[in-house]
Amino acid sequence: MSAPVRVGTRRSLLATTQAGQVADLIRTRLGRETELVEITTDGDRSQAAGTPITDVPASNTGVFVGALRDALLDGRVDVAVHSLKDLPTAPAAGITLAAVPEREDPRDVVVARDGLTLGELPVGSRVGTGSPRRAAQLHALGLGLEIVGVRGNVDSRVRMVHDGTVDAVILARAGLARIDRLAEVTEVLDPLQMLPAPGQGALGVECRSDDALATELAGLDDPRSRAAVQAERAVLATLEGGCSAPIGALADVVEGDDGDELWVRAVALSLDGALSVRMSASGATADAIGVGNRLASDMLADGAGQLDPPAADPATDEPPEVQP
Ligand SMILES: NCc1[nH]cc(CCC(=O)O)c1CC(=O)O
Repeated sequence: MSAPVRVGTRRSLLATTQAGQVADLIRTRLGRETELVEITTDGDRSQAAGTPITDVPASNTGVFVGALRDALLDGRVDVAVHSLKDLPTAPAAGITLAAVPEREDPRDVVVARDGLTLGELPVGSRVGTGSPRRAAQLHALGLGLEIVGVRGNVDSRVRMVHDGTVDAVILARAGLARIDRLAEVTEVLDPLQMLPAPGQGALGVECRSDDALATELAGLDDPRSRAAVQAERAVLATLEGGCSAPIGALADVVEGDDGDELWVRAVALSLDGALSVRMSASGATADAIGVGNRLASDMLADGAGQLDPPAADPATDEPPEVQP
C-alpha cells in the first residue's frame, strides 16, 4: 500500500474544483488514493487584505503559483494543480509539468444583464474585467464600452452583474464550466474578436522533477492539449522577450495528411486597443514550440514590440533602449 498522493490547491472554489478533478483522474486512471491539501497563496492573502493585485510586486508574477510550488518543493504536497494560463512561461527549478489533461473550451464568454450579448449592450455600458488582454480587445471592437477594472473570484465577478455594479463581465468559459455556472453565460465570444490567454482552459499538473510520480502522472496527459498550450506559451514567451503588450493566443489542433497539425492565431495590442499586430501560423504538433516561437518572431518583426510606451528602468529611471 502506497501513501495517498497529496494534491495541492489554492483555496478558491475554482481551484479546489480543478484540483478535485485532477484527484479524480489520479484515482480512476492511476489507481492511487488522493488527499486534497489547501495552500494559502500570497494572492489569496493580498485579496483578503483588499490590496489591488497591481500592488503586488512584479517579482511575484504568478502570484497564485509560488506558494503551491513552494509546498511542492518542501514536500508538503506531491502534486500542484494550476490553471495553465496563470503559470509563468519560465521553467521552475526542480519542478516538472507532468501532465496537461484534456483542455476545456478555451474561449472567453460574456455574462451580461438581461441576457445581452456584447453587441446588444448600449454605448457607455460598464464591462468589468481586470485583464489588460480583455480590456484592449474590448476597446478594439469599438463598441463604446466603458471598461471597469474588477477583481476577485469568478463567483464574485458574476455577482457584480446581478447586483448592478457592472452591466457585464468577461470570463473564461472554462472557469464557469468547472464550477457548473455555464447557465450564466449570455454570449460565447468568437476568438476572431477575443483571443483567449495562452493556456486558457487547460490545467497544469506539476510534481517534483525527481519524483517517480512524474512517470505515472504522464498518464493524465492529453498530447493534443499539451501541443496546443506549448505553442501558445511559446508565443507568449517569445513576445514577452520583446514587448509588454497584452497578448492573446489560441492554437487549434486539426487533422492533416501527415498527422495532427496546429493552427495558431495570436494578437498583441496596445493597452487602449488602438494598435495591434495579429498573425497566424501552422505546423506539425511535434514542432509546437517552434511554431509558436516563429509566429511570435514574425509578430515582433511586424512591430509587436512597439505597441506600448516602454516602461522606465527602475534602476536608472531611464527609459529602456528601444529596438529600431
Ligand atoms: N486569472 C484567473 C483565472 N485563471 C483561470 C481562470 C479560468 C479557468 C481557465 O482559464 O483555465 C480564471 C478566471 C477567468 O479568467 O475567468
